[in-house]
Amino acid sequence: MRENRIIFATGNEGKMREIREILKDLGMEVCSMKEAGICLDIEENGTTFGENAEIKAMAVWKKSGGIVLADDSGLVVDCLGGEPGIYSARYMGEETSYEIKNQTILNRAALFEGEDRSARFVCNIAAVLPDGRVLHTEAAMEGLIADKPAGGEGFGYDPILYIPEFHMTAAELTMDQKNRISHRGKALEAMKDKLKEQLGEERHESTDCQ
Ligand SMILES: O=c1[nH]c(=O)c2ncn([C@@H]3O[C@H](COP(=O)(O)OP(=O)(O)OP(=O)(O)O)[C@@H](O)[C@H]3O)c2[nH]1
Ligand SMILES: [Mg+2]
Repeated sequence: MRENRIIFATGNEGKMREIREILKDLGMEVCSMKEAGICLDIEENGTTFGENAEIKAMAVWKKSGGIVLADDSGLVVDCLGGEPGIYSARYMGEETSYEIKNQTILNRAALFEGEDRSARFVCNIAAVLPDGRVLHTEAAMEGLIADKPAGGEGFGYDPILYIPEFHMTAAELTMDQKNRISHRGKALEAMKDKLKEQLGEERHESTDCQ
């Protein structure tokens, strides 16, 4: 690969911790937009996770060039008509604590039982390549809204998404366990494959020309 740096267009430290771990075997430097000296307040006015991921990646790429990735993600709760969905970060206002956001979701879901409490985290990753091409991957982590918050790992809504396979909430998983099955882990693994394919080909083409 000619480019050896990825800028990740996120201001969310919880995401960034997971992203660094998942991308560490890619053999590229991974830095946040803050570390790259880019300070932008990006309006996420898309109507899907994919549109918002691309808006963020493209806004940073226009300042930096190179390879820029962005993550748009959220919690989709079926019995709440898909809320908070793409508005997960903004649900009840960005300043409201996750303790309050989580308790509100538990209260709103209280009328539902068993499988009717189905929910998932969804993550779309957008990548802008040095030539401006855009790639996307998307994945989900399925679960149920827990009866009560549990666990101190992770961030955000993790304490209220119960993962049946592990008999635990996402906040009770270690980062390694979460990254192996999470929306972000799976979408980033798929993106690593796409990047190797696309950037590997680019290197191949450039050697062919020499
Ligand atoms: O408990 C959680 N575990 C997760 O694994 C997770 N992934 C997403 N989310 C929620 O969804 C919002 C994303 O919104 P979002 O993609 O706009 O990100 P953000 O605004 O926090 O940062 P940025 O990347 O946009 O700068 C986040 O803030 C969280 O509320 C998660 N919650
Ligand atoms: Mg955001």
